[in-house]
Amino acid sequence: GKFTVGDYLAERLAQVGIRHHFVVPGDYNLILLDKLQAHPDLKEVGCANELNCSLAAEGYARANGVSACVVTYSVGAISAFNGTGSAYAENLPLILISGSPNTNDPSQYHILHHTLGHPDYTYQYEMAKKITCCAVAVPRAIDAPRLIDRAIRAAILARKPCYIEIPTNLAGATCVRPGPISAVMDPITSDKNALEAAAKCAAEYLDGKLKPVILVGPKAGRAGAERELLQFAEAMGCAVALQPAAKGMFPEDHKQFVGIFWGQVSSDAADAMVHWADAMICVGAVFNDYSTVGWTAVPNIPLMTVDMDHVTFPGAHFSRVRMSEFLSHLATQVTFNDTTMIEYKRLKPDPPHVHTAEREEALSRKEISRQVQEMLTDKTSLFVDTGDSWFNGIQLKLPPGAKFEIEMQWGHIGWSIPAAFGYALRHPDRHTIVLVGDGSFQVTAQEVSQMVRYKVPITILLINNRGYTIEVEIHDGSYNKIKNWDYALLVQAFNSTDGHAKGLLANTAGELADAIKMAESHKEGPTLIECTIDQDDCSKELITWGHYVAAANARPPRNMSV
Ligand SMILES: C/C(NCc1cnc(C)nc1N)=C(/S)[C@H](O)COP(=O)(O)OP(=O)(O)O
Ligand SMILES: [Mg+2]
Repeated sequence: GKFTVGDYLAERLAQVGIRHHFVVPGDYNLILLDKLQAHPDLKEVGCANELNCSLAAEGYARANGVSACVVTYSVGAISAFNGTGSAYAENLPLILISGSPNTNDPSQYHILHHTLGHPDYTYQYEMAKKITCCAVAVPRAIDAPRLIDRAIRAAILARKPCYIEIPTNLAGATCVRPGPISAVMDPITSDKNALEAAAKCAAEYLDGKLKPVILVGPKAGRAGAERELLQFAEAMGCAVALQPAAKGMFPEDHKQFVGIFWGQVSSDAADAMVHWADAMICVGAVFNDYSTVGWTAVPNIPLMTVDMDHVTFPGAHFSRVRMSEFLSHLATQVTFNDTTMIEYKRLKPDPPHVHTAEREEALSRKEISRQVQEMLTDKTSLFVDTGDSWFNGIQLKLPPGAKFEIEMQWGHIGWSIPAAFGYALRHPDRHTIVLVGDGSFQVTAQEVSQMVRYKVPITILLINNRGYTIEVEIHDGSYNKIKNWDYALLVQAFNSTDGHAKGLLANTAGELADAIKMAESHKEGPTLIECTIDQDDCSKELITWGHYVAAANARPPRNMSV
């Protein structure tokens, strides 16, 4: 049959490497969904709602590099804006696609369902511009190739989401076939002169320094520069510290790894090494209020900053220098310097004694962490949701090959359930494990039913401490209480007649050990283990961190009267 706008979009999604697209149907996108479904390389994945759909696409982009979320106009898209915001904050190319009203309606001033009730339908496109790096609304079939290619290319280059709006009566309209995909995907390589000038500047910056430290941030992974980072670090021979959101982007068993730098809640010797350094090379680092512990942990020496497409020094800036190309170039220029590793041996704290609870002991946060630590293998992908799970997860030691996913910039509670689902569809070869609090779980619990439907064997450790404990530590109030659910029973409800999820309850150390064993052998669907702990049983790191973040939130307004 004829080649249509929907076919054009389907072909482009497949050509950039998408194999699953996440959808919630609606009458503005049904024709489009038919066209996407017709593409042999695309598998349609239904989600329970558009918030979860967009968060599943966010998680898929972590595994696949790029993802697609397809929703209906306004009632769908506005919920999907939340996962799109996460993709923006987390530097992930999520392609948000929304159906939209028939092109004849605006000029007829029609009031349409799902809209705000007035005939101006441009509000969604205007809103989408704010949370994506490129937003396009296709006005005619003839414009589709140019606009679809522009949006997808922008997202891939910027590692940010884009928005594509397709009217319901254009998805099936005739369209030309796409040209070579290299026009959409090929990266913008470094400008040679800028790269060499930046390398020269790096040599000057490092000249005479005795105590360099590399600080890795989350954009190092998003820029796809992990291999080149390792090359550069090994050429430098110096200490490597990771920001919490970068955990998993440099091997923790590496002799140069000195821990997670997170101010007073750092791990290992990271805090001491960062304060000892006389030169710091930040690679993809993000200094926000959470990663700097309420601005109490900001490095106070002149920095060399390597970002996704530019490099800065005290007194110099170089545009169009790609992170991966710059790091691999530097690796050929620098000489080995092992002073920092000698210092690290001196500063390295003794490993803490880890108590193994008796089987009948009531479950504690520490015992959960100890048992999760034992679960980790080279095949593990560990998701940690916003809450004390961040702190418990950050303190775990990742074995070689283990992956770690955290959403520290956007911080949407419940993100981990749909995101782990999306991720696991792309990585059936990995063991996806989720650490999530009870409050977070209640936000997106429906997506466990999609894990049942698509038989995705994710292990969910639900830490039930009866409420919003992280909030309690920042600022307590009645609003931090929540209605308790029977989480193990809820998951049974998702099975109905054809599901295979397991819902288990662990009140003691022994019950958790048994539940983990069952989870590890359960492959036909998810296993949710509700771990009950005392509501005040939270990490000391959370309490310290919460105090400083609350203090930062409480800074008085500058005196506006003068
Ligand atoms: C309510 C909120 N943050 C505010 C918030 C509210 N709404 C969204 C979507 N995201 C957010 N981070 C947070 S961190 C809760 O303590 C999470 O509770 P829970 O999942 O139970 O984890 P802990 O008990 O370990 O804190
Ligand atoms: Mg909780």
